[in-house]
Amino acid sequence: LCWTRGRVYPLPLPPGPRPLPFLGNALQLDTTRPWLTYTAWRKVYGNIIYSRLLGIDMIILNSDTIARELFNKRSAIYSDRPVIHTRERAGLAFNTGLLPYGETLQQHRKIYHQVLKAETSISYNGMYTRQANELVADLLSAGADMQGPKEACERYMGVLTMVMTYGHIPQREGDPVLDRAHELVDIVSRVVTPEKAALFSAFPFLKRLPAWFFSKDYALMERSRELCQQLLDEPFNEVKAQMAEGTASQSLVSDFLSQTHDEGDEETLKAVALSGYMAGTGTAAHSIHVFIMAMVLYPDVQARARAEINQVVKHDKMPSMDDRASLPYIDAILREVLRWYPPAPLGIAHVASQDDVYDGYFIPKGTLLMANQWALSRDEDKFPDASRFDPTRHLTADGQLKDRVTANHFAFGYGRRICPGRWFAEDAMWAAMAAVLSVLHMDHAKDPNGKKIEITPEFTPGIQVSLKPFPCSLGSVNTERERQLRAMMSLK
Ligand code: HEM
Repeated sequence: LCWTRGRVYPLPLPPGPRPLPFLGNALQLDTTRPWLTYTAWRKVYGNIIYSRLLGIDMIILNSDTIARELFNKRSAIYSDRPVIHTRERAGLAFNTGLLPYGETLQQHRKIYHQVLKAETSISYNGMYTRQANELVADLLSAGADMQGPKEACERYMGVLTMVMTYGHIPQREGDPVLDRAHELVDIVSRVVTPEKAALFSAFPFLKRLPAWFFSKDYALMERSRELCQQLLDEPFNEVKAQMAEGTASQSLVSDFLSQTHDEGDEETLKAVALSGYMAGTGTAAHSIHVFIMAMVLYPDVQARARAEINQVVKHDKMPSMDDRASLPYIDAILREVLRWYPPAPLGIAHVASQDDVYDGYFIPKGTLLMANQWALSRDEDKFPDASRFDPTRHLTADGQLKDRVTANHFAFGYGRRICPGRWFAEDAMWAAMAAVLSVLHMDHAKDPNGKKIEITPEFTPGIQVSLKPFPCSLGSVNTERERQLRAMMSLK
C-alpha cells in the first residue's frame, strides 16, 4: 500500500509536482496556455504526470504511445467525459463532445459514422471542390483586410457543415442560421474568456467551482441556451417541411428522417447535427488559416507544393479530389499543419471509469486524463527541430507518405471518443489547400516603405485554440485557373 497525498493506494500514483492544499497545482500553471506548463513538466516528471487541481485527480500524457495504450487499447475504461458545471446552464447538454459514455453517445456516434466515415466523406467531393473555389475567390477579394482570410476560412467550413447536415446553403450576407451559429460558437468562446478558457482547459470539470465564479456570464449563458434551442429546432423543422413538399436536398437530417418516425430519434438527430457544426467549423477553419500562415512563412514549401500541382494538373485546370493520390506533398502539408498548431492542444479530457494500473502506477477511478498534443507535437525525438514547419517529415525518401492514413493523426484524439469528423475534416482541408495553392500566391504584407511586415503568430486560447488574424498579401499567380474557377462558380 502507498500513502500518497493524503490517501492510500495499492500502488504509487504517477510522478508530478507537489500540490498545495485545495488549489493543488493551479498556481504552477501558465493559466492561458496550460499545455506549455505540462510540456515543461515533462523534463522533470516524464511522459505520464499526475497533478491535483481543486481536488480533482488529473493525469497528463505527454506521449502518443501511452495515449494509445490507454485510450485505444483500454478503451472500455477510458471513454467517459468529465462533468462540466456550465453544460446545462448554457444549454449544451446535448453536445456529443460533452456526453458521458453510454447509450446516447453510442447513438450519436453511429449517426456520425454513417454520414462522415471515409467512404461517405468522398461522396461530398463535388461539394468540397465547389466551396473551395468560393474560398479562393473570397481570399482574392480579401485584399489587405487582415480579418478577411480568417473569415473566409470560417465561412468555408461553416458552409460545408451546414450543407452536409441540413442541405442548407447559407446566404452570403445575413443568413439567419449561419449568423446564429456563429453567435453561439462566439458566446461559447466568450463565456470561456481567456481566464476561464484556461480554467476550462486546465480544470475541464469546473463542477466544484462556486456559482459566483460565473455570475458575469449568466446572461451569456442564457443567450447560449436560447440560441441552442433555436438552432436545434429551426433548421431541422425546415428540412422536415421541405421533405413534406418534396423539395429537400440530400443531407444528414433528410437521410435519417426518411428512415425514422420516432420523436426520441428526432431529438438525437438535432443534437448530432448541431454538435457536428460546433465541433467541426472552428477546428478545421483554424487549420486552414494556419496553413495560409505556414505558406507565407515558408515560401519554399509553397513553391514546391505549387510546382507539384502544376506537374499533375494542367495549367488551366483546377485540381480535384481525384488528383489527391498523385499529390502526396499536399497531404504531407496537411499532416504538418495538424502537427504544427493542433486545434485542441489538450484534446478533450477522457475520464477513467474504473481503477487501473499502468506501468506500475495507479490510476484511480474518476481520474481525468488528457493527451497533451502540444507535447507530442514538440517531441524532438520524433520531430527534430519541431517548431519548424517541414512537410517532408511525413514523407519517405522517395516522396511517398510514411503513414497510410491521415485520420490517425494525434490531433484527432483517441479511442472510442476519437473525432468522428476526421475524414470530413481532412477532405475539406485537402480540397481547400489544393485550390488555394493552385491560384494564390501567399506572401508577407509590406509596410508603406515596401518593407515586409513580420508575423508573430498569436492564438485565442481555450479548449480549442484559434489563430488570430495576421498581416499577409494574397494575389493570383494563375489567371487561367482563376478564370476557370470563376466560370465554375457562375455555373452553380
Ligand atoms: C481539423 C479538424 C478537427 C480536429 C483537429 C478535431 C479534433 C477533435 C478532437 C481532438 C476530439 C476529441 C477526441 C478525444 O476525445 O480523444 C474531437 C471530437 C469531436 N469532433 Fe472533431 N476535430 C476536427 C473536425 C471535426 C469535424 C469537421 C467534425 C464534424 C463535422 C467534428 C466532430 C467532432 C465531434 C462530434 C466530437 C466529439 C466526439 C465524442 O466526444 O465522442 N470534428 N475532435
